[in-house]
Amino acid sequence: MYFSVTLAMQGPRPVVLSGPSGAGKSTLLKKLLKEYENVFGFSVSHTTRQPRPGEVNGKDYHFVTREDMQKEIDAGEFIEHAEFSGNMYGTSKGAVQAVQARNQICVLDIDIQGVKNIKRTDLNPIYIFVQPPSMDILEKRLRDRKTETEESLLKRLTAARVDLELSKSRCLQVMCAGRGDGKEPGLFDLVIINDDLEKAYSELKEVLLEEIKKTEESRKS
Ligand SMILES: Nc1ncnc2c1ncn2[C@@H]1O[C@H](COP(=O)(O)OP(=O)(O)OP(=O)(O)O)[C@@H](O)[C@H]1O
Ligand SMILES: Nc1nc2c(ncn2[C@@H]2O[C@H](COP(=O)(O)O)[C@@H](O)[C@H]2O)c(=O)[nH]1
Repeated sequence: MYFSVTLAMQGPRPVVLSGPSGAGKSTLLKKLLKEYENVFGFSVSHTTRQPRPGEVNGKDYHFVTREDMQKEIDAGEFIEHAEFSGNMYGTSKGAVQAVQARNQICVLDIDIQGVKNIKRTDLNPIYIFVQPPSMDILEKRLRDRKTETEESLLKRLTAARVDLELSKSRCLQVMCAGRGDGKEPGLFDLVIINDDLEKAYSELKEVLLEEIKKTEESRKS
């Protein structure tokens, strides 16, 4: 099934960042939003999880109850939603429209289920998978972040193993698509291995350079 969310062709092409929890999506995104303050805009998701210290409602997430979120989903207000590690997460139409109204490149930080659901819409973003160098390093980064209980950490690591398995096969599809051998296009346009942060950030900027230039040019005219 294909859902038209009527968000296509309104301003620059959006960007989807996905990858296991702890891979470094928010870290890369924060660098991007800092360097290109007016060029990129973050799609503020809804979630039923509790805010972490320092997280701001309406900026990092819209923190909502399961009941309220379900009502909005039933009312057709969401482009995609998913259950992750015992909580609901979702991208509302309003979140994307708010960024597009500012003529900014809309960046979505979503899990793999979200990616699959976005693929069924007309949003047409650039899909980027952020991969940790290894499971051991991912676990260390998640533990050092000190945001998870032992239970939620284990759930996130289990989900990460599944994501990495999926991405392996889909990375191959990216390469096949690149060779133009007629195979189905891959799930992601780019896979970034976030080992050295500066190197990973350079790779991210490189793939987005064309959209950045276009957006900056359109500002001047
Ligand atoms: N290249 C890197 N080298 C070392 N540490 C890193 C690197 N990238 C990110 N980190 C650290 O790893 C932790 C996880 O990163 P981050 O919170 O950005 O991950 P995430 O993918 O956004 O996770 P989630 O999906 O749970 O929001 C953070 O403490 C961050 O500072
Ligand atoms: N499908 C969606 N996934 C989302 C959305 N917003 C965030 N996420 C993903 O959830 C996990 C956990 O995030 P955390 O902030 O609790 O660490 C992470 O993989 C995010 O990418 C969303 O709107 N839809």
